[in-house]
Amino acid sequence: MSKDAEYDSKINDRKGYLSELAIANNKLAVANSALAIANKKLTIANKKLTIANKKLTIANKELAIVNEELAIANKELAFQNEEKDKRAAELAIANQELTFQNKEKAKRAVELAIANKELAFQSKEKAKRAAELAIVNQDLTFQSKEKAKLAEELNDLAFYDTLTGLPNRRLLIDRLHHALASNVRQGCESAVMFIDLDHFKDINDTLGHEVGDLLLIQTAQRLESCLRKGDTVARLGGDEFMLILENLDENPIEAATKAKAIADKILAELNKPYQLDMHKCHSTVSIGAVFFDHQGNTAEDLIKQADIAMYQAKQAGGNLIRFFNPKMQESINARITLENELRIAIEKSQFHLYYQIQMDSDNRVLGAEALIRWTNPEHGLVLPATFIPIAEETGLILSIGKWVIETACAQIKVWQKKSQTRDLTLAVNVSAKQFRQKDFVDQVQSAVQRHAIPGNLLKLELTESLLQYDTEVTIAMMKALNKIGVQFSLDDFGTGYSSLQYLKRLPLDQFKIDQSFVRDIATDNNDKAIVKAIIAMAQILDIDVIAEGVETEEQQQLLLGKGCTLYQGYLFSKPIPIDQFDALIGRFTDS
Ligand SMILES: Nc1nc2c(ncn2[C@@H]2O[C@@H]3COP(=O)(O)O[C@H]4[C@@H](O)[C@H](n5cnc6c(=O)[nH]c(N)nc65)O[C@@H]4COP(=O)(O)O[C@H]3[C@H]2O)c(=O)[nH]1
Repeated sequence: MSKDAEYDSKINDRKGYLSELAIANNKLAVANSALAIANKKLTIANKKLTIANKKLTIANKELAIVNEELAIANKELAFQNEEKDKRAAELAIANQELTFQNKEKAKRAVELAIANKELAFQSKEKAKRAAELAIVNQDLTFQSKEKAKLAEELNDLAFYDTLTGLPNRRLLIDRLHHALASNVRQGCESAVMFIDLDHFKDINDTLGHEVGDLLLIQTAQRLESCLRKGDTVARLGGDEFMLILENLDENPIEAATKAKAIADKILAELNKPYQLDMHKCHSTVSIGAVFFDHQGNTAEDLIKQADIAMYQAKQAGGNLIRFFNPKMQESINARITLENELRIAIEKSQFHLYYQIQMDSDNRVLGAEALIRWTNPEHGLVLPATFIPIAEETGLILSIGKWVIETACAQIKVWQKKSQTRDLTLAVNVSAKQFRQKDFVDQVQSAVQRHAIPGNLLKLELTESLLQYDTEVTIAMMKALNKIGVQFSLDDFGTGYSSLQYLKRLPLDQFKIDQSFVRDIATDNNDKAIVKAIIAMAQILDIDVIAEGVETEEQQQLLLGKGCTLYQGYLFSKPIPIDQFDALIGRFTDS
C-alpha cells in the first residue's frame, strides 16, 4: 500500500472518523441538548423536589407539631378519661345517694302526707279554737265588766258566808277580837254562843242538800231576827252558827239572865216549823254559851269553850242551852282520854263479843246478835254506848268493825262443827262509816271466804239513816254481798224515815222492830199501831220481822198476836260471853 493510499485511507479513515465524530458530535450535541433539557428538567425536578422536600419538611414539622398536639390531646384525653372514670364512680355513688334520697323522699312524702293530715286536723282545731277564743274574748270583755263586781263579791266571799250572807268565821274572829278589846275598856259583860242544829245530817241525808241549804238560810234569818242591831250572828260552816252578844249588862247576874232570855227566844223561834220547798220540817238547835271572863281568854279560847258547852247541850238531848263551866272542860278531857284508851284497846285486843240469843215463837233458837264489849284494864267492862259514838267520830270504828266481822265469821266457823249450832245465824252491827268504806264488800267477802262459812249465816244489821244515803251505791253493795248469801236486817226499824217506795228496792231479809216500840206495847196505843204497821209493811214486802227488847211474856204474846214470830230480849237472855251462850244453847235445845 502506497503512502498516499495509506494517507488517503488514513484521510478517509479520519474523514470517516470525523464524520462519525461529527455524527457523534451531533449526537452528543443532541444528547447534550437532550441532557441539557434533561438537566433542565432535572433541575426543575430538583427544584420541585427541593420545593417538595421543603414542603415535606414543613409538613413533617407540622406533623411533628400535630403529633405533639396529638400527644398533648391524648394526655388530655387520658386525663379526661381518668376524670370520666372518677366522675363515673362519683356518679355511681351519687346515684346510690340519689336512690337512698329517693327512698327517703318517698318516706318523707308519706310522713308529709301524715303531717299534712295532722296539719289539716290542727288547722281545723285552730279554727275551732279560734271560734272558741272569739267566744272567750267575748266572755273576757264581759268578764272585765264583771270584774269590778267580782272584786266586790270576792271581798264578800272573804268575810261573808255565800249561802246565808252572814259573816263567816274570819269576820267573826275579827269582830270577837274587837269585842274583847272594848270589853276590857268598858268592863261590861258580853257573851258568845255556839249554835249547832240537832240532827241536821238526817235532814240532809233524807231530803237532800238543797233542802238542807234552805234550812240553813231560814235558820240564819230567824237568828238575825232574835238579836239586837249591834250583835253579830255568823256562820262558822256546816250547821254551826255563832253569836257575839256585846255589853249585855254591867252586873254579871243580870247579864246571865239576859243571855238566857236571848237563848230561850232563839230556841223557841228555831223550834217553829219550817216550810222548805215542798217539805214541812221541824228542827231544833243546841246552844253553848260562855261569858268573856276578863282573864285574858283569846277569841279562840272562847269559841272552844262555847263549843264544849254546846256539845254538853247536845249530849243532854239537844234543843237546850248550856253555859260553859270548868267541869265541862274536865268532861272533854275525859273524852280525849277515852279516845286514847280506845286506840290502846285496838292495839292490845281488849274487845270481845257478847252474844244475845234470837228465838222464834216455837222456842227454837235461830241464832244470835253479836254485841261488842270492851274490857278496860282500869274501868272494867265498858258498854258500846260509851265508846261506839267516839269510835265513829274518830274513825276508829273502821278497825273495830273489821275485827267484829272477823270474829263473828270465826265464831260461825266454830258453830259449823256441831250439829246443834250448825244452822245458827249471827247478826252483826255495821256502822254507817264502816259500810261507806270503798272496800267494805271486799272485807266481808274475804272474811266469809277465809273462814269458809256459808255466807247466809252472817247477817249484817244496817240502820235506816245509812240506807237512805246514796241509795244506788248501797243497793249495789248489798246485792254484791247477797251473791255470797250474806243477809241484811234493818235495825232500829220505825225510828227513822222509811217509805215503802225505797224499802222495796232494798234487798233486805229482815226488819228489826226497835225496842222503844216494844217497851210500852202493852200500854201505848201509838206503839201498838206502829208495830202493826211495821209488820204489815214486812208482809207486803215478804220480809221477816224480829222484835228486839222483848222483856216480858206479855210483850211476846202481843207481838205474836200482831204476827211477829221472831224475838230477841232479856226475856230469853241478856247478851252473854260465848261460853255462857254455848251453855244456854244446850239448855234450849235439850228442853
Ligand atoms: N233494855 C233492854 N235492852 C236490851 C234488851 N235486849 C237487848 N238489849 C240491848 O239492846 C241493844 C241492842 O243492840 P242494838 O240496837 O243493835 O244497839 C247496839 C248497837 O247499835 C251498838 N253496838 C253494839 N255492838 C256493836 C258493834 O259490834 N258494832 C257497832 N257498830 N255497833 C255496835 O251499840 C248498841 C247498844 O248495844 P248494847 O249495849 O249491847 O245493847 C244492846 C242490847 O244489850 C232488852 O230486852 N231490854
